[in-house]
Amino acid sequence: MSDRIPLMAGNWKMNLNHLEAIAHVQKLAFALADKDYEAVEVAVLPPFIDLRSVQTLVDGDKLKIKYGAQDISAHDSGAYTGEVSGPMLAKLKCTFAVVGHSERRQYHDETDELCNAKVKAAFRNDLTPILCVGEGLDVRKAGNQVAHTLAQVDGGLKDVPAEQAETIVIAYEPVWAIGTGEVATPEDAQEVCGAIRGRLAELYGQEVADKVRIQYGGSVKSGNVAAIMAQPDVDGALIGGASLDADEFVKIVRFRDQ
Ligand SMILES: O=C[C@H](O)COP(=O)(O)O
Repeated sequence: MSDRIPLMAGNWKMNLNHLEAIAHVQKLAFALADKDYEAVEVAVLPPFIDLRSVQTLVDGDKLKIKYGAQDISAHDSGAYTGEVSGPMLAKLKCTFAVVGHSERRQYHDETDELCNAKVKAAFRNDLTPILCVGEGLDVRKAGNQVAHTLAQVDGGLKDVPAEQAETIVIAYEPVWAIGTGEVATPEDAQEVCGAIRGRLAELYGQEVADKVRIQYGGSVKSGNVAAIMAQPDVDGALIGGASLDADEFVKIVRFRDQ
């Protein structure tokens, strides 16, 4: 039996300004109870400009909800216009930094090499990276989803030592299931999440592999979350669209009741 605590993280993507962010986190805080936080780690991943507002609310009201950024610069400071650094995120008491979301890989040409540098930047600044991996539709149709995804895991973790690797979160997000309503079957999710854990065991040993939380992401909703979470190698979800609806997100956090 795994003692990995599930992580339910709401990736708001480019939605909710800083005022809407406050209202949304207040709704979540009102709805979530201590018993929710005992069973599940709950996090929101707002746009950068919302983070200060979220931090102020979480600190001021001593909320148990965690938060993090949707991206992180590979650099800690300097002339990198438009970037936000690990030290800046750490100063805002972020817990997480998403690395290599498929939308960054697709629209911003982020390579495994850059993702690896961002993973290291997160660790360097005591942030937990959520490394996103997953295949597109063409790769899935060719049956190469496992090999493709494991190559991204290898790339993201290159030269990352075991003591850091055991704390990473890996989010398996089949690109064809993101925002499409096309959810992977629980068996599809388990096939790749299980393979990811197998690769972690090859790279770092079973003890480290057993500590890593592997999330599924792609059209997760209250209606499908329980079946996905029933898979032995799925330890949470990275939720996009459904996380913007506070009631729906709370139902997902309470996946055991669905
Ligand atoms: O980061 C979240 C994923 O991209 C999933 O998004 P979605 O739940 O809207 O399909």
